[in-house]
Amino acid sequence: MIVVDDLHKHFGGFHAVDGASLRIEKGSITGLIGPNGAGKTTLFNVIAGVLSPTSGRVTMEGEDITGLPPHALFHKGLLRTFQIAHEFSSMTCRENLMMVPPGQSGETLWNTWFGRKRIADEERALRAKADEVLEFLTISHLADHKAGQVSGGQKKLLELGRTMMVDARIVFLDEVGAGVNRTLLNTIGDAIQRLNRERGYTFVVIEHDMDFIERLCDPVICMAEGKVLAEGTLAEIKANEEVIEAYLGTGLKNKDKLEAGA
Ligand SMILES: Nc1ncnc2c1ncn2[C@@H]1O[C@H](COP(=O)(O)OP(=O)(O)OP(=O)(O)O)[C@@H](O)[C@H]1O
Repeated sequence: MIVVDDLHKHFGGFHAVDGASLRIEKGSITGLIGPNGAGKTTLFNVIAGVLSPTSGRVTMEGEDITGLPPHALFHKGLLRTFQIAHEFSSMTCRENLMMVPPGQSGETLWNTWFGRKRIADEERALRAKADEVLEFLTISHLADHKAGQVSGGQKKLLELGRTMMVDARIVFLDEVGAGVNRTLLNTIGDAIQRLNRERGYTFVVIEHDMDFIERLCDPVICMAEGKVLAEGTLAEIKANEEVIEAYLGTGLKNKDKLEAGA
């Protein structure tokens, strides 16, 4: 579905992504792992249009999407989750979800004056959709809570929920598990699995928690020093000599991550 071909992203003389090539199959939950500084987030940001590549090509179902800005990719159903922006933290969880879909009639002055009924209808539909998303994520009880006041894990669920307000086809998740307790991490994992199975979402997941990767992801792609080192099941990746070397080369802390998945 998505093909990344010989992608480079340089910051001055530093090659954060250094000729990465990979495929993300439609319908998969693909894991992206690698030691700190491997270039995973930079790769994500280039694919998702947040950063423009130095060179290389990204295609989505054969269409060249290299360097397209996030809003153009958004319309194609390719989304990257973002932390809830500071300015939205005083809005409720439900309002945060209702903000997402573009092209609401209420955006134009004409409609504000002459299309009140249409706006009211849209708002009702949006509210119902937001409530459905909150229920799917098992956080209906947080609908009227301010987004800035819910826990870190609940915020991650809300970020995932934002992708459900539009017709997402492929979602990039960067470290959804960071700082999240086990119970909530399981809820996030369940939501990802259900979105994948029941709604056909494709996911690409950057994560250091190997239990999480093992439970959800097949295949797993391992990056190091801006390149793709190996691809396979997590068991295959863990047994790969080059992968072990790469984790060892960046210190014991990383090696422990590969083995224990903390
Ligand atoms: N805007 C930037 N300017 C300069 N260097 C950058 C920039 N963004 C990232 N880098 C560097 O590129 C390298 C890759 O960073 P990146 O965040 O992509 O790695 P990562 O694999 O996601 O790491 P981690 O697992 O620690 O999040 C790092 O050495 C980082 O310091």
